[in-house]
Amino acid sequence: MSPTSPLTSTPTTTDVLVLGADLAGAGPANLLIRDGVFADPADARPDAVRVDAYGLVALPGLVDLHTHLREPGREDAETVTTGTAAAARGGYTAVLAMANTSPVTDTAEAAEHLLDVGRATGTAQVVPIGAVSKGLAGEELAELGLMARSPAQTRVFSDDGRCVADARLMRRALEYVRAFDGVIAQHAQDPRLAGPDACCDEGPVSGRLGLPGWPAVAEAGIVARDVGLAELTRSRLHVCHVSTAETVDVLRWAKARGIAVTAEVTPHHLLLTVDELLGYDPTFKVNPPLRSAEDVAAVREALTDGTIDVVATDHAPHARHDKEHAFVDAAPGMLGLETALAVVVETMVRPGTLGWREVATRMSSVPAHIARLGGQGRPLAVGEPANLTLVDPTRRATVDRAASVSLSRNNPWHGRDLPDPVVATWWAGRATYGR
Ligand SMILES: NC(=O)N[C@@H](CC(=O)O)C(=O)O
Ligand SMILES: [Zn+2]
Ligand SMILES: [Zn+2]
Repeated sequence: MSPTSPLTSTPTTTDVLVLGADLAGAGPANLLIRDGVFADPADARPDAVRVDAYGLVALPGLVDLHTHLREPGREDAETVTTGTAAAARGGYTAVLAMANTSPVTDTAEAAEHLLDVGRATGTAQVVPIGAVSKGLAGEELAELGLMARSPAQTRVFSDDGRCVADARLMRRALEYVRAFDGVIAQHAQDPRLAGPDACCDEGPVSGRLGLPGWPAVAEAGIVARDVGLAELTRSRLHVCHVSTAETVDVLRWAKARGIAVTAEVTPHHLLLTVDELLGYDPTFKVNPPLRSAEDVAAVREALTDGTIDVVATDHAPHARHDKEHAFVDAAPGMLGLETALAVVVETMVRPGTLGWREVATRMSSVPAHIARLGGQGRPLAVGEPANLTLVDPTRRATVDRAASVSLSRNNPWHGRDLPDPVVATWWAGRATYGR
């Protein structure tokens, strides 16, 4: 950053004038950050801190629909402080925090508590996701209405980590959240077809490695059922971490029918395949598992044509002692916040499949809209909250897991040459990351 690093030298009351950045593919312009919002650059005071952004791209602050923060309960793996630092490092200004903490976010008090911790210690907006069922047990609905009416204003509900397997409970959850325009985010995994041991895409590799198989139909079957329930209830369904070509086919059919379904893909499912498992390294154990090259091609195509709406990280930090086991016994999940944009640039932008405007929609405005989150994912325009990510489209680096600001080290990109796009992040006008 030149001439001055805004992170180290700028009190929030000072004007920051960002010069010459390409506004999400719309061409170069100046941006003025004042009092937390964008103001007219022509009004910049002479003492404004000037940031030379010629050659850089300006994106609206990224919004992650799917983050695991591990606070409360597993602060040895991640905290709100470290998880939101990773978010800011990755260009994010908001994260939706999954409910599978300890205790589970299944009450209004728990959601409000997390909201308060986020406000006190976060360097990005922390938006609590509410559990669908009490204790994620899949039996009784959690306090959906109370969470929605609480200061957390919960709109996204998920038992992520577990599937809402009971069709009747899923139907009731969809019916319930319709009243306040909520959405049920489903972790699609039929537990009768892919149980707790399932850890490898079911196919030639699972047979060769002797690992319990996780068949594609265990995902696509639940999604087929759930889009039917969304149609029946005229309510909103969101499908977490789509990993298979079969699921893409179901989503395409459901969208053509006008069903209110949205879907996400993770960076790892956009780039990595089941072949990563050949070394039995538990870093590559994740749920749903890494799939075939054909599945990777299908989810990329679906993200391009809008069948998959957004990229979400499923940032899932795990302490070393939960990962350092035989593959079948290790905890599933991998880090994602710091490297998500890098992987999207590598897989979608560099090949020319997505432009910066589409990156802004798929990683900022659409996720904010799915979560009904005001003040995030907004255009880079005068009067809007100054949520901004500056991106260098050409820079590359070798990922080093030791350099992460996350508390955990389960980084599947360690040692890999990838784009290193994020230069600086501002959340509501406050510099939250800069290099
Ligand atoms: N993705 C994972 O492998 N793990 C997630 C849970 C989940 O997203 O299902 C976690 O909480 O660790
Ligand atoms: Zn999940
Ligand atoms: Zn998850």
